[in-house]
Amino acid sequence: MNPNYTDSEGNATTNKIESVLKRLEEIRAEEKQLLSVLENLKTKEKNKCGQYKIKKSKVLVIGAGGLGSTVLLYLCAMGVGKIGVVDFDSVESSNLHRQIIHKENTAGLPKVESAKRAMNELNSGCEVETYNTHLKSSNALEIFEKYDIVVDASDNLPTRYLINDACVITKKPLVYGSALRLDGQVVKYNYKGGPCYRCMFPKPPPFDKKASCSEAGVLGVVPGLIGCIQALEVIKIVLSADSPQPTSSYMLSFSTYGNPQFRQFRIRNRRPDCEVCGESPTITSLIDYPAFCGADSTDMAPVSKVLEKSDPCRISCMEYSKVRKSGQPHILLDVRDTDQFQLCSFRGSRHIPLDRLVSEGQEYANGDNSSTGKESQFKNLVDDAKEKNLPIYAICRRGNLSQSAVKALREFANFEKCYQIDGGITAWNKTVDDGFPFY
Ligand SMILES: Nc1ncnc2c1ncn2[C@@H]1O[C@H](COP(=O)(O)OP(=O)(O)OP(=O)(O)O)[C@@H](O)[C@H]1O
Ligand SMILES: [Zn+2]
Repeated sequence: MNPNYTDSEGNATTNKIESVLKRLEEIRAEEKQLLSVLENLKTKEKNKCGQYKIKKSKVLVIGAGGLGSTVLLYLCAMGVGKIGVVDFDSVESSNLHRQIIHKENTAGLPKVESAKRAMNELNSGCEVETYNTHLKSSNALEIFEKYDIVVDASDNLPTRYLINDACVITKKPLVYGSALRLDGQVVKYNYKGGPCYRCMFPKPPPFDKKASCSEAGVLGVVPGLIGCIQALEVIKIVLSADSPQPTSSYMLSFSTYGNPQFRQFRIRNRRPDCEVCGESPTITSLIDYPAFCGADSTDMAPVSKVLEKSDPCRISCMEYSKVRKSGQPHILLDVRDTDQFQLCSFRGSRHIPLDRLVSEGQEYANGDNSSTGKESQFKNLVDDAKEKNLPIYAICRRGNLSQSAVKALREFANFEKCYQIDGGITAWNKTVDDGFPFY
């Protein structure tokens, strides 16, 4: 620039040009700053947008059975960015009435693979990571670390305590669900200062065969409903990540024949002396959960201990079908609960729910028939069988309760001509008559 140029009034132009150029540079810097502020604002807005939060979320679902099927389908359909699925089991066609993520053509596949196929077809934008394995103390923490929220869609106590403790240790909220027979529940545990599962149930109840899904059964649509609510709670957690701590925690309970069908109960606050989430926890790493619960982590666990496998009274469905075909007179004793018996039963079978059989059996053994005031069905059964010299064949859903029925007949009435049909109506459906209604 030539400093000798002047404008019409004789002022030096060089200085003017330089100052204009300087201002231009300042304006450019300001513009850059403003653009970056704008960009930040846009990102903040985007982060506030629900769908974006859902897309960024990572959810782990334990169990791809009845509850897991609906949870997985809805979370995937709603656009959760990453979903982990843990299950060690394979698809059986008898699962399909309630495990709706699986199909006839995926029977035999690992459940996690079958679930992944369905999820990929539904929303290819959702990343699905599968764990075809038993969730155990040795692998849980490593898996949990990769996710923001954990869903318990399992079906047994050791797994439920394991999931709870792993959530407390890794600081993940837990959306718990359970469905049995005609009822179900959903609770958020370890969420924003609320209680954990152990705060509610510090010690596991004694194993109850009747309270296991495989024995008690579940009406297909119930886990569907409960799974939907679990998915909803997951989405609520994702969307309200920045909201303040809730003042109380609740359990949502569903009962098919309830009035009302849905109820909400306030549950206790975090227990200061809770062994895992309390003020001085004694459980700071994962423990041996099957030992803690006295059951292994399948919901069939300690069953075969009622009668030895080699006990001659245990017969297969095929053997019992020969008895039926031969026309041999006998009594078929169905010991399932009444609601299950009403769903389907063998024509001519005699129904005494196991609870009643055992309590009346005890009275029979004690020579006391007065406490209930009712006619003793146990006594009638034994009298009929003895009088007409008829063997008794006991049946239930999976072959668990019927073992206890045989034990009761032996112990309380010294009745030895009784048999237990292994695998119950589930095995009957699979091995003898697939037209027999199954639930
Ligand atoms: N510790 C565990 N690790 C991995 N998967 C588990 C664990 N515990 C339970 N599950 C899975 O959780 C699911 C529970 O679902 P659900 O009870 O509907 O299925 P199910 O066991 O096939 O049913 P049923 O007992 O009537 O045959 C099952 O698929 C089971 O394999
Ligand atoms: Zn606790």
